[in-house]
Amino acid sequence: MPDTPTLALVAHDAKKDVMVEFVRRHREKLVDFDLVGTGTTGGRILDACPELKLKRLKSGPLGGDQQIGAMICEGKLQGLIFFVDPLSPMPHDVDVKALMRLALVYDMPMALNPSTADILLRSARLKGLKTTSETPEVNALIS
Ligand SMILES: O=C(CO)COP(=O)(O)O
Repeated sequence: MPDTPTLALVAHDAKKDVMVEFVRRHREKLVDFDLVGTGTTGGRILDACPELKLKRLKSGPLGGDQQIGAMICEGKLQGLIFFVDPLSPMPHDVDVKALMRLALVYDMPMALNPSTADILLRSARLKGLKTTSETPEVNALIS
């Protein structure tokens, strides 16, 4: 577990305003994290809260979701907040599913809506424990 936990923030277009509102509401807590975000989401967050330490990755449809998936399997992420749009078809739906699948494989704390993200940010789980998996072979890889 690194000294400063890393949290990934991602939002689909219809949920970007929701993400900005969420980040504004939690900005005092989020300064304690190293943040990564997909390109457009990250840009919106930094416009709203420039004091946050956020690294922008590629935009989701251009590989940003997969970059976050890679961080999960390399043990470089402690939590994922992903505000998914459940009402629109996505050209990169396979990437979205792949990211969620890896979050499940590695038992990554993952919040898909603001209500759960509020709970996640209050949780000691995000800060105190390293990620585990139900699969012993996966645990061996990330331990
Ligand atoms: O599409 C996304 C996640 O699947 C988010 O990507 P952007 O933040 O670049 O819009």
